[in-house]
Amino acid sequence: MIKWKSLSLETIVRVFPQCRKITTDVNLNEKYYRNQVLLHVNWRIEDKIKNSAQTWENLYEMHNLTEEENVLCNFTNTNTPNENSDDLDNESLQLIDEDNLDEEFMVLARSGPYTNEILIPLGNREVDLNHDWDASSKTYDIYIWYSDFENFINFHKSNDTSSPVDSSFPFSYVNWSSDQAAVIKQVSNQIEEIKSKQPQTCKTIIVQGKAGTGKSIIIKYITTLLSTELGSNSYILAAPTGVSAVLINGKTLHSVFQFPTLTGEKAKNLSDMLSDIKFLILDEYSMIGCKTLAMINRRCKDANGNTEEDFACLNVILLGDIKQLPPVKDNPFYARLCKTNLAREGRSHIENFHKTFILSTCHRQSDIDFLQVLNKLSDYNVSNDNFQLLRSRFIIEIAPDEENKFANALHLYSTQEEVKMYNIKKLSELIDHNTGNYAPVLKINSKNSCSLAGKKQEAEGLHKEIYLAKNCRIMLKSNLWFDKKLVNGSQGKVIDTIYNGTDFPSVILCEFPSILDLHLSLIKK
Ligand SMILES: Nc1ncnc2c1ncn2[C@@H]1O[C@H](COP(=O)(O)OP(=O)(O)OP(=O)(O)O)[C@@H](O)[C@H]1O
Repeated sequence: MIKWKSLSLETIVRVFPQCRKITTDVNLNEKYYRNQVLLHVNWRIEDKIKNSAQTWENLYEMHNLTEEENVLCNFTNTNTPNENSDDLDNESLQLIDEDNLDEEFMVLARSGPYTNEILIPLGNREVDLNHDWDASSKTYDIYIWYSDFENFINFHKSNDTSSPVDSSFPFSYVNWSSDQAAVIKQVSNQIEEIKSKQPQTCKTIIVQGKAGTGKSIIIKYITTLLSTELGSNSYILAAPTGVSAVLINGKTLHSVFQFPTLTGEKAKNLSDMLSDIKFLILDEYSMIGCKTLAMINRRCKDANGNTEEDFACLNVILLGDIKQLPPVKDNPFYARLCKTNLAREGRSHIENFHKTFILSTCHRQSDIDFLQVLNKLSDYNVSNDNFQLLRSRFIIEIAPDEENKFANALHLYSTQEEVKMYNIKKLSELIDHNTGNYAPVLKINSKNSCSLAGKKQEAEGLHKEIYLAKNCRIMLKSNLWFDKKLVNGSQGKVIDTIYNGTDFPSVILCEFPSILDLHLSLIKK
């Protein structure tokens, strides 16, 4: 039986049962070596750090733990319980020269499984320092006016006449599931009622479905239907974030409704635009909060003067999965406590929605076991079997071949620091295919490194230094040009860094798949 006991003073971690090094008993020695290895070597699963042919003694020696042992004995601030105390362990620790001591946290940090020390001084390696960073500037000498680069996006944006909407979607392969068919039938009825000017009983619907249940394809179908039946200006398709809006060929809620303030010319433009609108289709509704919904309602009412009905008579379709990401700085629709009037107003609108459709057939995931785990996860109901299945997918559990498949996958981390570490690791592994060596990496130090510069509001979360290399992947952090899919989250790569006689690169040329044609036209010029 395990008994927890809280010690009167802070102390360092120890392993029980305690084993001392007893030279006459090999088995006891093995226990001691095992304890030391588990204490000082990074590990997750015991079977993985030792194969059956090895002894713990082998491992102990392999990891040079004799030294670690001494280091651990060097803690001056280790709490050694006094003899009368029943705080366990009467082994006295040797104290030696205090000046040469490592701090406790340093030793423990080195022992943790997540140590991700950067051993390579990126940007200062020989390959980085010997690279002629000025060389590529000559290629771009034809651009005497560097403002050509600076104005690249704005120039093309103002001259763009292409339509961002892909209306030629092949629906013939789609075999609608019964829950999808019910949504389509509902919307078709609403369209018929509008066309025949019949009074509508159901105008506001929620389509709730987990990932892969076919919400995006329904949106495509409905918008195609609306374009054909009521005209391409008969609906607004929007989502709360840039990436989610791009995925459905829609707009962001903020760009449509111009939150937070709307006056003068802009108010008139919105009012004009809404005058033809019959349907408001909003995706990823888990990220739309009560306050935002209330503001959408107010905008609709302000625009067409109908203050009686919710959303001023518009048909509203919310799609998404309420269990996915919640709204930022807003109350989710399921919030029990809404503190502001605006939030309470929004919650009453959502409560008045006429119908909810639940999509339950997943069309994306064919692995039934995995699908079941995903469903259980979303219901907070994971069984031990589910957990074991997930555990079998830990990176250390899968074969190297399979692990390699994820080498270029997008990784998610919970802190900026971890993101930075991972990016630095990837950059330091990047190969220059012309030379077969590591690709030269450029380290650019910020001119100002005061703490405010790092804060989002002051300088967009600027880092003290950034590292770049040709062909390194990059991700946009703001919405530059919506119709060309240059939005927060879009991924591209660095093509070149151009100096113009300055310490800092004047231009960083980047390529994004969605504007490849524009990139080429600039180079030809
Ligand atoms: N009835 C169907 N028949 C065949 N394929 C379908 C059907 N419905 C959806 N799909 C396909 O299943 C995949 C997932 O659909 P879709 O992207 O529309 O799901 P979603 O609910 O929007 O997912 P997410 O929430 O992750 O965006 C797509 O490849 C889509 O083409």
